[in-house]
Amino acid sequence: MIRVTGLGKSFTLHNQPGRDGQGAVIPVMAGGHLDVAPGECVALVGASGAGKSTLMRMIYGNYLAQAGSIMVGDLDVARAEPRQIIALRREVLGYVSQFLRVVPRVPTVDVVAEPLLTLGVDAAEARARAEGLLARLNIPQRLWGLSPTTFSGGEQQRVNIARGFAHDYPALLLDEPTASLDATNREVVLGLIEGAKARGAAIVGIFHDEAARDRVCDRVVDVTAFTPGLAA
Ligand SMILES: Nc1ncnc2c1ncn2[C@@H]1O[C@H](COP(=O)(O)OP(=O)(O)OP(=O)(O)O)[C@@H](O)[C@H]1O
Repeated sequence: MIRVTGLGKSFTLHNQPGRDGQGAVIPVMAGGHLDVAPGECVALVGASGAGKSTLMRMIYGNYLAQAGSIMVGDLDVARAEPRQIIALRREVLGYVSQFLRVVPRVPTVDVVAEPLLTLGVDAAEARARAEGLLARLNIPQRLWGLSPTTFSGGEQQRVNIARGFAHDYPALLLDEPTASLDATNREVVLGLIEGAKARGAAIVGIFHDEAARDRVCDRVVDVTAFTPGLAA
């Protein structure tokens, strides 16, 4: 479902001079590869700065690749047009980032239902699904009609997770999905991940929570192998 081959990436820092007087060029990835089958969860590991987040952002199409291909379903994200990436994110590839970014004043239940509404799901059905996820993630009902902007860190993370699991995406990227959660909610999130795997989602995640990683991930991929200057 997700197949990355020969991936290369460098950043050019335009405000910091390099050797040739142009921007400094920082190579961060060479020969990156990854294969994730439907129903499989793969954890990205490696030292801080090795490139885990960079690889996730490249798969999501936020960072442009300089070399290689990133197949998600039948789309090569490395060569796709913006409109194809937007369609991919709507239908195929979900992303639960560490932090919730929302338009102010939109009620929580609408934030969670939005990915379904965008797909054309009936409003009542989308709302019911959103409410079910919020309840499962222990967000008190009195908060559903409020914007999540004033919620606690853990509440915002759970709203983010509810939104990320609202649609049954065939592929999912998870960035530290259990980071600021208590034991009860951590368990709920692990259950959601297991459920997504059981219905055939291909998942790539960054988990600093090793017990969570061991429980839900089938394999780990050490991105240090793709880090220029660090690879063995
Ligand atoms: N937008 C950017 N511009 C320049 N350099 C960047 C940018 N994003 C990441 N980098 C560099 O790429 C390298 C990999 O960073 P990345 O955030 O992917 O590491 P990571 O493995 O996710 O680290 P951590 O575990 O600390 O989050 C780092 O050296 C970082 O400085």
